[in-house]
Amino acid sequence: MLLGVNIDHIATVRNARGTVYPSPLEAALLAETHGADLITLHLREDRRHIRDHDVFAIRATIKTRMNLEMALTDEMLANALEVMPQDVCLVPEKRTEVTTEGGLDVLAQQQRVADFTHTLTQAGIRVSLFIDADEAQIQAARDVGAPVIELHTGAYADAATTAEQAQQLARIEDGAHFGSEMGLVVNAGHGLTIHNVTPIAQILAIRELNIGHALIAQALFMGLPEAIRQMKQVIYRARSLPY
Ligand SMILES: CC(=O)[C@@H](O)[C@H](O)COP(=O)(O)O
Ligand SMILES: NCC(=O)COP(=O)(O)O
Repeated sequence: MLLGVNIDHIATVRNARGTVYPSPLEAALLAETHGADLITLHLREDRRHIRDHDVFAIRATIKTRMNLEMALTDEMLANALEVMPQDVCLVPEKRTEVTTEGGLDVLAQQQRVADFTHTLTQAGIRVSLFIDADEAQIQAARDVGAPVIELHTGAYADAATTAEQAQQLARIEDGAHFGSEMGLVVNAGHGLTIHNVTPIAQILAIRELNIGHALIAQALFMGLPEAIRQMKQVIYRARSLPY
């Protein structure tokens, strides 16, 4: 199972004072030196954390793979075609949201998603769609030509009761198997922590987890290398692999 480290919130700390530190580029390099299989970052329309210069600098420097998260806008499409990340993950964005609230509604905008997917794919960028674990959305993702889906694990992570968390876990597991059987690469992410990641990591149909906020929070106390080491150890142990 691969771990994508999302470094958005390194930039949150930096932007709090308008300094150049902490550097998202430095964090990305440290992360991949210490076990990140890829670097994920979300260039939001409001640039509340990651800024355009971060994206270009990190794309030019990292040795692993960039997974650029972006909204379905012409501005972000043009940006992606200039940056040329290995992967683009299309995510929904609402200006007022604290964080990504739900998955991309592919069904409601199938032609637009198909057009974005075609343009990015033609340019050589692999497209992932950040969607809820809903069979209709997974089917729509396949229909628009996306080779990858990332299942939104936010409802699982935020579940108020054990029963609800079990229900959300079952939904993600079913969605992962449905997508995988359809030939899609299935990833997952959002709200995952060292305390809730194990059941998600145990879903063998899931290839990659993208984890950011909780991992960066851990890094504040133990450093980024140790936070990544701990997260990877939990993920590997979930699959009974040595780490
Ligand atoms: C798409 C997703 O779940 C996250 O990767 C996204 O980056 C969340 O946005 P914030 O990092 O701004 O919370
Ligand atoms: N796509 C999920 C991601 O990149 C990180 O989400 P989070 O761990 O910051 O909630």
